[in-house]
Amino acid sequence: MILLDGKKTSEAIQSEIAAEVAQIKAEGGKAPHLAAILVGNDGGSMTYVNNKVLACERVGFESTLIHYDTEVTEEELLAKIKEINQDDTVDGLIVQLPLPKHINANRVLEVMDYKKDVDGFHPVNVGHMVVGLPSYLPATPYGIMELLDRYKIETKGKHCVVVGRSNIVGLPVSILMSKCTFPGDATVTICHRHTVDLASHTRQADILIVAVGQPLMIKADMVKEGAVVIDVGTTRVPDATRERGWRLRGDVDFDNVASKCSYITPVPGGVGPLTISMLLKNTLRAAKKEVHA
Ligand SMILES: Nc1nc2c(c(=O)[nH]1)N[C@@H](CN(C=O)c1ccc(C(=O)N[C@@H](CCC(=O)O)C(=O)O)cc1)CN2
Ligand SMILES: [Mg+2]
Repeated sequence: MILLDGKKTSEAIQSEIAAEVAQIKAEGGKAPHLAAILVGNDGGSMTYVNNKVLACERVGFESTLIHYDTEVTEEELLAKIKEINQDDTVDGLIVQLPLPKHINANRVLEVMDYKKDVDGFHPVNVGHMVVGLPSYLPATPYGIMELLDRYKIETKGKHCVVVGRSNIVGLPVSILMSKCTFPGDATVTICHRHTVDLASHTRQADILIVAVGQPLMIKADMVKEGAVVIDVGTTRVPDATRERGWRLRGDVDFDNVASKCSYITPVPGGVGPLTISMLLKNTLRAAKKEVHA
């Protein structure tokens, strides 16, 4: 069994980005600039956004964090997004998800200038991804593809089973895995809450990607011997033995599943860290106008 080391891979990607930024600056260019909007005080979201800002500093990007109370109105949020759309000093913009219930997330994503949508959630970028036009790929699926690529894991003709159909992970990764790219060219099955006999599907997977947010739901008897297992779940579960009172749990019962796998991602230290590095990569591509002219 080989552990897919997301932390190490993420550090390598960030070093590559930092070197490119240093080169841009040395040639008199300006640093890529990411703006991040956070609404509310959810512990996980605050950690992720703070880590994004710190990662920007590490690779030499500019960053701007805009933090609103949970009560911010949709109008106020949309007005800020429109202001950033017009701000030529900002290359990339993200709105941390999830948003409070009173805000329509689809409206928020649609108002964003798709050329600055470095999360790849705007319908224009999603559409471009589906038909193979230049687009920003959502950071987590992009990170999964990068891991498969860097570990040279064969995907062509393999059966890839994706559990979860969210717009952030399950849906885009299933599209990317089915396309005629490397990694890709897989036969893809998408499973979700209405799938009958989930285990009968997961057991057929050469590559199993799980992104549902249900701690430890994938047990050893649901995984084929020799499978590649990618665990996207990062749920905080109460744990009195930890100083902070919780620990992270993936969707996969790692302790019992790992010995059956050819490759597996740990939680933490698997897909999560790559999410941040691929966001940086998209921001660099935005600054270089590599995706949309
Ligand atoms: N606007 C967005 N919102 C959300 C996205 C996104 O890509 N864009 N993805 C997730 C959350 N997310 C980034 O935003 C994210 C999740 C997990 C990690 C990560 O590094 N996890 C670590 C553990 C970190 C911890 O201790 O909590 C790991 O798995 O090792 C980074 C980013 C939903 N929202
Ligand atoms: Mg909502």
